[in-house]
Amino acid sequence: MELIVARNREDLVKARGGGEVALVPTMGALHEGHKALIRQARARADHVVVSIFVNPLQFSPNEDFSRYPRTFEADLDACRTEGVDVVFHPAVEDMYAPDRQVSVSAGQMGTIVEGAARPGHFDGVLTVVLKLFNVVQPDRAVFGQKDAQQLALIRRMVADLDLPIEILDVPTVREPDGLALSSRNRFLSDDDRRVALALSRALRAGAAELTPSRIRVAAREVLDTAGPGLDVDYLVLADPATFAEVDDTYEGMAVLAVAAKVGTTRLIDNVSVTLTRA
Ligand SMILES: Nc1ncnc2c1ncn2[C@@H]1O[C@H](COP(=O)(O)OP(=O)(O)OP(=O)(O)O)[C@@H](O)[C@H]1O
Ligand SMILES: CC(C)(CO)[C@@H](O)C(=O)[O-]
Ligand code: BAL
Repeated sequence: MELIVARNREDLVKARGGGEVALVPTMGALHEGHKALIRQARARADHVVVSIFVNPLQFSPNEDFSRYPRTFEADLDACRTEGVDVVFHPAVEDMYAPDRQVSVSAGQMGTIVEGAARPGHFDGVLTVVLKLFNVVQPDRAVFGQKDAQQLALIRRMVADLDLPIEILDVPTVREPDGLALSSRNRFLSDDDRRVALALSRALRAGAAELTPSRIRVAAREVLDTAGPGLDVDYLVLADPATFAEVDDTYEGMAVLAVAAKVGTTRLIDNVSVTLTRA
């Protein structure tokens, strides 16, 4: 089947096809992480729709919206190779009417951790994801664990707004040396890239410990000794469903999440840890 490119909602509705549909929302500049999401989508549905849309609503004015990588032709090749059925690639004006008023609020959970560093970011993410859900009407949608708070908020939105969509998640795909794949990695110089490895190293050091306080100390030590060039935004050990910081009595799965600026590029990463009380 030939890949169909739909540039507005009318084209998308025509192209969507019957059977079960899985949606993979992306901002393009596709890499192996995105391909892992697409493969999961293909395994779980008859038709796969990949959206490629750099969403202005989730960037604040001082962020990197204009320099965000846009590699549409290469993205189409990747989608063809991966057997995607439809690429939805709307223009900003097709997604957002100039007089629009209504949007989704991510609530208190959207204001902590990554949301504290990027005010309004998660409102913008949930608004575009809900719109994509409404246009595509998928049975399932696939997201990466790399954006762990985003994933938790999307699950929250699906529950709170009774959306009839199953959310699937995929583990973070990494370079052999541990760096999580990200579209923004292309902005790292060789020196930046070496410094950036401190993120995954810190998470591994933390995950090797057993208690919340030791996990935080071990991870922080790696970040503190990474040298100049690493500007840590946050390191948190949080409940993966709420992103509230866990205390020493917490048991079960937690997420150790980090965000840092390396040179001019801001990166995030996380790992899961299981906490049991001694
Ligand atoms: N390394 C990865 N492994 C698995 N999934 C990933 C990875 N990187 C991104 N994703 C997922 O791909 C989807 C689209 O993400 P996005 O297009 O923002 O890519 P990205 O590489 O995270 O870009 P950036 O972090 O630079 O914005 C999200 O669900 C995200 O969690
Ligand atoms: C989910 C998403 C495509 C919404 O713009 C974006 O936040 C992303 O790429 O993770
Ligand atoms: N993957 C999250 C998209 C963003 O950084 O805006």
